Amino acid sequence: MQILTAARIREWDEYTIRELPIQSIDLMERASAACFDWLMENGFKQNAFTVFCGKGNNGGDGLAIARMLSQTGHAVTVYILEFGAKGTADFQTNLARIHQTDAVIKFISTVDTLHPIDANAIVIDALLGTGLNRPPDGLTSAVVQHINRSGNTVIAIDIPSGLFADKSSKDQTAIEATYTLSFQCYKTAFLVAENADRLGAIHILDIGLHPDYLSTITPEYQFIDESIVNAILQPRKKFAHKGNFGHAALIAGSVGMMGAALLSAKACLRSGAGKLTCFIPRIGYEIIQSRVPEAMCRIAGTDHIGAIDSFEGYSAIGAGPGLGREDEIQRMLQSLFLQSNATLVLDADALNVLSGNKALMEELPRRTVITPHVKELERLFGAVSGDFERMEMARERSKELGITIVLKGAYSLVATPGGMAWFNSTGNPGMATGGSGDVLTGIITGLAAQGYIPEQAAIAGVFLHGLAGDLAAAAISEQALIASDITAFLGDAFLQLQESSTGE
Ligand SMILES: NC(=O)C1=CN([C@@H]2O[C@H](COP(=O)(O)OP(=O)(O)OC[C@H]3O[C@@H](n4cnc5c(N)ncnc54)[C@H](OP(=O)(O)O)[C@@H]3O)[C@@H](O)[C@H]2O)[C@@H](O)CC1
Ligand SMILES: Nc1ncnc2c1ncn2[C@@H]1O[C@H](COP(=O)(O)OP(=O)(O)O)[C@@H](O)[C@H]1O
Ligand SMILES: [K+]
Repeated sequence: MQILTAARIREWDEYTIRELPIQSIDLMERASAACFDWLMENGFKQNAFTVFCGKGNNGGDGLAIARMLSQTGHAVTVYILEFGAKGTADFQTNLARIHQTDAVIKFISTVDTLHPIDANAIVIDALLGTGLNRPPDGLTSAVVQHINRSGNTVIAIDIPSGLFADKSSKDQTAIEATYTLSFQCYKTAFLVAENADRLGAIHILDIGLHPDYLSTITPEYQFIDESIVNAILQPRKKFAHKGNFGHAALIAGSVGMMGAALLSAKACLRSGAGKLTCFIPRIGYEIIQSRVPEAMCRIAGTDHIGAIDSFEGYSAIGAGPGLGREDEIQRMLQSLFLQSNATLVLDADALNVLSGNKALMEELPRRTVITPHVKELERLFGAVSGDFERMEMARERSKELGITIVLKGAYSLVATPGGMAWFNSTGNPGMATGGSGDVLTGIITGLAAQGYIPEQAAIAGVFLHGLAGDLAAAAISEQALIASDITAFLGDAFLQLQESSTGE
């Protein structure tokens, strides 16, 4: 599944019209028929409809859908928002066509012409689509609010009217949809928390845009899916031995926070690392030795991690879960950056220590993966005004520092030094529970230890973490899910990936 900007979608539309070839009015008919079919197949066969149309092509879609509904016996009222413009050619064609049906057509030219919406009608929102070029105001904004206040089921065509497809729409009026039926691909606006209340359930409808267009572009954002992860992960060879899968180290835990170390350690081992050494304070020794017998232990410090003599011999080192923020930890991180040539995975307190010492940030080795959640990212790099600016910040800093940044969230974003940004497609709200991030640190460290380069370990890591979380939620519910369940289902996640690659 693609994630494209409004400009790219316009290009794809034009490419299809030119190369397929197809008339633009016929493409609109296809898009509208896909929406009509979805309505008929998803429980709206018996309903009356109120369709709100603008005068762009989104409004043209609305008129064509209204015609199809009217021709199949549905009671249809169409409201056309008058905002001066004459309307696009395809809008005009569809306006002429709908006059041949029984649909009732009304124009909204002032706030006084807004009538209550029939309580039983399904509202189709075709006011504004990806052509939005300014926040809705005046009459447009009043119509949007009128629809939102109605309490009716609202089905947005392509995108809820008033939302920009690829930049922030925070604090502007926009339709709060129950469903969004969008054409062909995801828009970045669908992946940010700030739009969550406006999108409803998203369904992407195939309208047959020309697939060859995709090979002519490098999209700004991509989804991480099974095929991408399968292309990264290598099968184990028959005569492999533990030395082939690297030696991971974890620097984690402090008094009262040994659980974080435990969660990371188990996840690291379950991700396939050949060997694992845990650097832990003395108070955690028995806990790790008895709960993770597969791991070796090195004691550093008493209640929290102190100095570590040598970082030699590890292919990947994860640091941060439950670490604490004492001065010794800052010094330990400094020597880690200077002395180790392993891939580093930094999370939680390792990031908080970095935030408090910007000079240390300059010493970050390029083979580093950092895994901040939104707050940790802002502590590291400064405050932002919203989700889009935050994603841009992750991309910019990744390029600037030459490191991989995993910005954690419902759709975690992996920004890589080459300028690519990947959205994860797995995971669920059941994973919003203490310790999920520690599990992710373990997984990425375990993959990096096996020789996957930082960005591969991060991309495969977030996908496996979310997939294991999805399998756990399916088995025991989102509510009951706790972080250690994610690790417990990692094996099933690997198996599901393998099955998808062999087509079993
Ligand atoms: N993807 C595809 O291949 C296909 C896409 N299709 C459909 O086309 C849609 C895009 O159509 P579109 O480009 O005509 O733009 P659309 O959003 O209808 O109208 C925007 C117009 O309204 C105006 N306007 C802007 N902001 C405003 C505001 N705040 N308040 C008031 N007015 C505002 C602005 O005009 P302006 O006022 O600036 O002159 C602009 O021209 C797309 O979402 C999908 O539904 C399908 O039909 C076929 C296949
Ligand atoms: N609603 C959600 N949908 C999908 N994944 C989620 C959701 N909430 C949290 N997660 C995932 O769970 C992890 C939480 O990490 P973090 O915030 O560091 O938690 P903790 O500090 O408790 O370990 C991240 O990998 C994040 O992507
Ligand atoms: K719309």
